[in-house]
Amino acid sequence: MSRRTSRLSTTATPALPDVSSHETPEDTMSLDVPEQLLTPENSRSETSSNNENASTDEKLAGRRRSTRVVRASLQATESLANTPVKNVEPKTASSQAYVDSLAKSKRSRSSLRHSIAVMESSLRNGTALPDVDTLANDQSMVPETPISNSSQEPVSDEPNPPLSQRTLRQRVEKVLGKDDEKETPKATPKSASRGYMRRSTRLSLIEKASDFLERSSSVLGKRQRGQGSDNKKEVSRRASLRPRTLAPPKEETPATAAEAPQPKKRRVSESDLTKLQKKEPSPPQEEIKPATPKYKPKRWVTHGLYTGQEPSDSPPKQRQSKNSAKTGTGPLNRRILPMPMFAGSRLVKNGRDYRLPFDIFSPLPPGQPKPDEWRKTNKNVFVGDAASEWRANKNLELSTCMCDEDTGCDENCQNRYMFYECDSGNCRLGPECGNRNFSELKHRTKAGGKYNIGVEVIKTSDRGYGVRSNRSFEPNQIIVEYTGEIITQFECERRMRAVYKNNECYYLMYFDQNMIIDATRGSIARFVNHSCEPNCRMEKWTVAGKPRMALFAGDRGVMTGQELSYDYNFDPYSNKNVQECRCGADNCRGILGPRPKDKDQRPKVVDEKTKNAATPKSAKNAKNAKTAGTKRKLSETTETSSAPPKKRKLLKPKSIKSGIKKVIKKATTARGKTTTKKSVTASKATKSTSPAKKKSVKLPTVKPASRVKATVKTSQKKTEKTEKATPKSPAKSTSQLKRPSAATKKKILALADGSTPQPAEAKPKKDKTGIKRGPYKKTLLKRALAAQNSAKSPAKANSATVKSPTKTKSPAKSKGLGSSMKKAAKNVVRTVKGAKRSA
Ligand SMILES: C[S@@+](CC[C@H](N)C(=O)[O-])C[C@H]1O[C@@H](n2cnc3c(N)ncnc32)[C@H](O)[C@@H]1O
Repeated sequence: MSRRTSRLSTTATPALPDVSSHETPEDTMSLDVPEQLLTPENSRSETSSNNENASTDEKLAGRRRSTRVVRASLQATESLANTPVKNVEPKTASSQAYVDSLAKSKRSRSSLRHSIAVMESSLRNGTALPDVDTLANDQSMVPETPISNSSQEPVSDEPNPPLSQRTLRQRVEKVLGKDDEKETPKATPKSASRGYMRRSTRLSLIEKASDFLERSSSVLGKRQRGQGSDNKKEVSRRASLRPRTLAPPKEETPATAAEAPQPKKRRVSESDLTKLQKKEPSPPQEEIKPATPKYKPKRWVTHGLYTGQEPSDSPPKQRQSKNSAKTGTGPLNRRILPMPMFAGSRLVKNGRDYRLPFDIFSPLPPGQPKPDEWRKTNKNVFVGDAASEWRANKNLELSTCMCDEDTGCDENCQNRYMFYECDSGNCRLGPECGNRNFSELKHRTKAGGKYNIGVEVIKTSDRGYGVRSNRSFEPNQIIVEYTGEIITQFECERRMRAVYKNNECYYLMYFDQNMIIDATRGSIARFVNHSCEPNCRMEKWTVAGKPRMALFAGDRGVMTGQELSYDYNFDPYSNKNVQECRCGADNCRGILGPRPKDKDQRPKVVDEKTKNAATPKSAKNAKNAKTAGTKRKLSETTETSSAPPKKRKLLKPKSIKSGIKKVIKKATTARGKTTTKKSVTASKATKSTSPAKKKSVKLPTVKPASRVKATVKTSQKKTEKTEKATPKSPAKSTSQLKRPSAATKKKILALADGSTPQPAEAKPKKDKTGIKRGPYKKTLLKRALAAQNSAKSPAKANSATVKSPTKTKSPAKSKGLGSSMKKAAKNVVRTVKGAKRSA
């Protein structure tokens, strides 16, 4: 785009004789009117102007006016304003005439404006003004706006006023302004009346236009209309009517810009502003703009003083959903704002224990050694024949819980009791179910992170590696699953012989159906050490029909940072394999497992086990004991022999006592009762002796049953034999009960009298348990029974075939039995005596 200079020459105009007479050609005023550069904005202004011309909207017509203001102001210069008006006047005069002619040609206001534009261009270019007819023809080019249509009115044909020192535009505006003058008292009556009519019409047009303009959003338009409608002076000041000469050039050279006074700022409409902003992405604004501070996204700490110990006044509940909501697993569960300040008073009053987070109070020392030969797997993997064997022997165990939503699957849940995990298949409860430990563990593991996983390996000072908690665990909450390779016993033995023969630690645990979990390649649970006072327990559960083992928190729960432990409870089988226990508990047994051949310690251990077995919870422990013991047993026994470990029977001393008591009680109460009842009692008594076998106590047996050797010996082999024999005894003892012979009867009577001493009475021997064993074959019970029989029905008693014991002794002398036994025997004797007397 080139800058064009329009030269306004006043020399060669024939219609300006005065000017030529006054001024020489040298004096010719030549003004370099720098035209506006055709910037995109300007070009748009042109375009929009054209468009506006094409538009039929009155608003646009009004806006067009403002566009033209721009154009006019851009085309003027200050120098032009300073030019003596006289010089221009001749030309202006001709223009004036032209204007008048135009006015006469009854053109509308818009056509007049068009004509002005044409004149202006002709002035600039120095060309002759077109004829009015030509202009009239040009009018065809002017779009018919409402204004132009409504302006087709006769124009005043008043004589040309004398030329004044006004610009062409001012002159034109004067013509227009005259139209605006509604009430001009100076007007002649005729012209006034005409003008009034005309003016009034035009005025209405202008008013209409101004109304439209008032509605327009342009600030400039509003201002102008507001002023223009008031009086003529104001109208003359309107920007649209300002002489172009006064309008500053839009673009100037830097020098000109510096010298020239600050051009009056153009009023800019909002739309223009947005355009400008789009065009010029003002860099200084960006510089000034203060840098917005970048806030780091808030990160919630997942562990702290009270991690996993959300405050609650309610007692701990079994329901998993409630517990999990209470304990929370991090920031996600914190849906409410923290408690208000005064809520702390409750804490002060009630107090609450806490522990420092594990990584603060007990951080792992730097350079913590890591277990080398640990291949990790978090799933059970069947190896070799294990899978097929397991499938073949698989029992389809089905269990459906009957819990309802109110209770959830709490500790009374049938599935829970049987160590069956609830799922959608066997439990109709959804999230309310509290018996989905393994599924909870799965979610935790999936979430990841130290807190969710909850455990980590540590190196202990004297027990190799161990495991500690990274968080607190609720009582009975699942902690970690014990996983590894599931192998058959055969495979286990092979490994023990070939692979692990030099190992110090074995990670073998009895699992299910004679399968073994070998956690040499397994989960972190394999590092959990033994303790005689453990805080966890190992449990076997059936999950979706498959057995799985996991470590659960004990009844006291687990605090953050504690080392996890459970009772291995194994039987070493051999003294060689006994390991020293370094658990440090007050009640430490001293070895890993029960002390062998320790009379004081052993029953104690047995007592603990049986005590635990009495309650459902301890039933779990009993189960643990089995699994844990098997694990240890495997690891220990296979060191010495490759033979499969033998199952050790747990002895139940409690049952012995109760069995004896039962018998005695029945025997005592049997006084005066029928024979049938007695015989039943006898049979029961015989039966009841079977549990006592486990106590390694030889209990008296009824002769008919004596065919069956119901003796219990301390050695395991004999116990097994007895086990085989025992089932037959009760049936036989009842059905083959014979009546005592006459001789026996005699002896019993004599015994009852206490007169006849028993011949060749041998001294009772003490057995290993310390109980004196009588050399008799017939027990006290049998004798008592026989005595009772004879007392009740002597005839029958006589015919009874109760075999007399080869070696008998007075019941009173049988010191080895308990006092209750003695009493019972005495009672029996008394009964017999009484019966005899009455007879
Ligand atoms: C299954 S591993 C336990 C992890 C083992 N500490 C490690 O470093 O891999 C069992 C072995 O740990 C040791 N152990 C576990 N508990 C123990 C305790 N209370 N006292 C002494 N040694 C123990 C014994 O050597 C035992 O054979």
